[in-house]
Amino acid sequence: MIEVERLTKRYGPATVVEDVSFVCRPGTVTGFLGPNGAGKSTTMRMLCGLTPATSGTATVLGVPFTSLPNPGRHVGVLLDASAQHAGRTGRETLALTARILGVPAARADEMLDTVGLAGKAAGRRVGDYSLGMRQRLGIAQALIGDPSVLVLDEPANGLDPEGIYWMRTLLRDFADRGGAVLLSSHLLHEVEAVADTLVVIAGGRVVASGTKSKLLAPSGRTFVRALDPAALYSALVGAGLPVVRREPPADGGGEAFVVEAQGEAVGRAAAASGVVLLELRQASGGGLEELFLTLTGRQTGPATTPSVPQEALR
Ligand SMILES: Nc1ncnc2c1ncn2[C@@H]1O[C@H](COP(=O)(O)OP(=O)(O)OP(=O)(O)O)[C@@H](O)[C@H]1O
Repeated sequence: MIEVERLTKRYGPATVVEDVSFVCRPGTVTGFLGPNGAGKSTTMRMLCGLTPATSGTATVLGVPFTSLPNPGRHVGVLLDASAQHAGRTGRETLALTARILGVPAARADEMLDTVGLAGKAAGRRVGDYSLGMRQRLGIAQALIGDPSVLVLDEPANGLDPEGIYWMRTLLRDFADRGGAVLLSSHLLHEVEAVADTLVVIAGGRVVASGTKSKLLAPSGRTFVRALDPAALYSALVGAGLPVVRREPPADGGGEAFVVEAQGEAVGRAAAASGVVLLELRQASGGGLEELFLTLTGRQTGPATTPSVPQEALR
């Protein structure tokens, strides 16, 4: 269990994490999402006692991380895969971690096997590893002490699609066996497949949080594209169906519309006007997808906060 309560970090006049609260429960994967510079790493560093908080508290298994006896036996942490000693081999790195944590040396080979670094890769120097291999080694290091909590900062960076799929399966299994996972990413779709709960941070503040099913619930809107966009638009307006967004032409087709109505009503309005439809489907995502587009597409820095009604997303 991870409990973060009103955590705040200031560097001089800049507040980079402000009043952040969330809980990560056993048996769940919590996706900690936000664009670059949102404050994810700073929050995780405060959680692990590496950066002192200006105010607020963070506990793991009921106590501050730094109060845990032999923390690596309780919490597996991967904050920076590039921070490993470049001159040691993968096997040496894990053997050393096993000794420090007081777990059997055999755990090192077991973990190398688990993360797909057994054989030749285990004998190579970490300095010669790709980023993806270093992430795998970092995950092995996090798991070697058989912890019940995992704190992983952007572990999918550098992993290929097969590696991302492998990691998701590993984290899901870990949570299904009762573990708590806090997983950060700047990509919604990267954590969407594995997380049960999402905490979205931007400009240092939590802008949305809750279960994935609630946050990503279908919007009740319909995406529609026709051979003749102008005729479709007239048909929709004529039927009193609100067009909430226009989508630019794609794949040689015309402009499309997102309509605040169910597909059947949209289809009927088009049919009544003799409009030929090319596409008719539920509009993707709900508020979170929109929020993420705002955060990642139309914002450049951490200082701005999205103009999305936050309470609507909680
Ligand atoms: N030691 C520091 N001194 C001053 N500012 C800092 C320090 N560390 C981080 N920051 C600032 O805090 C903000 C949040 O950074 P942080 O690394 O926590 O974001 P992030 O969400 O992890 O981003 P990314 O996805 O790029 O890793 C950034 O604007 C960053 O420049």
